[in-house]
Amino acid sequence: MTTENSLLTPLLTVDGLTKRYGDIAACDRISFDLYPSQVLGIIGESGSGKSTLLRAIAGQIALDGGQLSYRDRAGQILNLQTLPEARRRQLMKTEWGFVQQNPRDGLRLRVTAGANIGERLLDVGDRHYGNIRAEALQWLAQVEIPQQRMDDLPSTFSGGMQQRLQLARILVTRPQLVLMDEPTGGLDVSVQARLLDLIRSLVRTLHLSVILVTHDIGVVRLLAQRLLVMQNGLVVEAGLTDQVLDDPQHPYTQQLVSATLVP
Ligand SMILES: Nc1ncnc2c1ncn2[C@@H]1O[C@H](COP(=O)(O)OP(=O)(O)OP(=O)(O)O)[C@@H](O)[C@H]1O
Repeated sequence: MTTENSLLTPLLTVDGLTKRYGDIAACDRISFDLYPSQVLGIIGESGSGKSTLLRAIAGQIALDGGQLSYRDRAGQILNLQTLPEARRRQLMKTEWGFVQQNPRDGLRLRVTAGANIGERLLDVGDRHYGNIRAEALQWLAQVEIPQQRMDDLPSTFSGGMQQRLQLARILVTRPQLVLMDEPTGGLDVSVQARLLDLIRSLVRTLHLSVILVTHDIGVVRLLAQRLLVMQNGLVVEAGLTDQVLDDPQHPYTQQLVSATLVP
């Protein structure tokens, strides 16, 4: 497959994804394509189904309906439902990354910052200690963590630093697809702004494809080219971020947008 063709083929196709909890449809027939180097924002208020969607894509919960297909680095289209568990786990460690809202869920707190980054390189087969250490140091710098903190435990880091370390741990393997669940949630506003700038610059430099879940319109405006608006498990509006936010068509989107307008 040529590079040009691969840019025109979706990296991920979500088709009719449905997940129920009893009578509640947490995700109801959700469909979209994600293209290479695209950032797709998913917005909606608490309980609208955003995290369920992300977790279902990541294979953390079983679907009640729908199909998920992913184009791997070799250009092969994989049906994620029928993919053997071991292959899916390997994808998660190499071609995919999941940025957790709470960095403590995405880091290993009992090993050093350097080891948190180096571990993912071991997963992709790098066995050269010198290379791994050099790469970890370079990644610390890239996420603006002082290199002298390399041998410190992440538990001694601030929340913002922990989140930046989580990004380095994930991005060191150059994943194709990064799932982010409220990556700036729980941080001070000034720390959030700095982290958002960093995420934006990494997404652009590394040409990442990202699915970004948030309830913060400011975050999607800054990062996402396309947007899905969810309410009660349904996608109620979808399109280019600026179009959706500047001219919302669905009453729920209108309400979300007007709630964030400064009086
Ligand atoms: N494990 C579960 N068991 C039962 N119901 C669940 C479970 N997980 C989610 N739900 C329900 O599914 C719906 C969607 O929840 P979900 O966490 O995906 O929403 P969300 O948009 O991510 O909300 P938040 O922004 O608060 O994280 C809610 O009604 C929730 O109560």
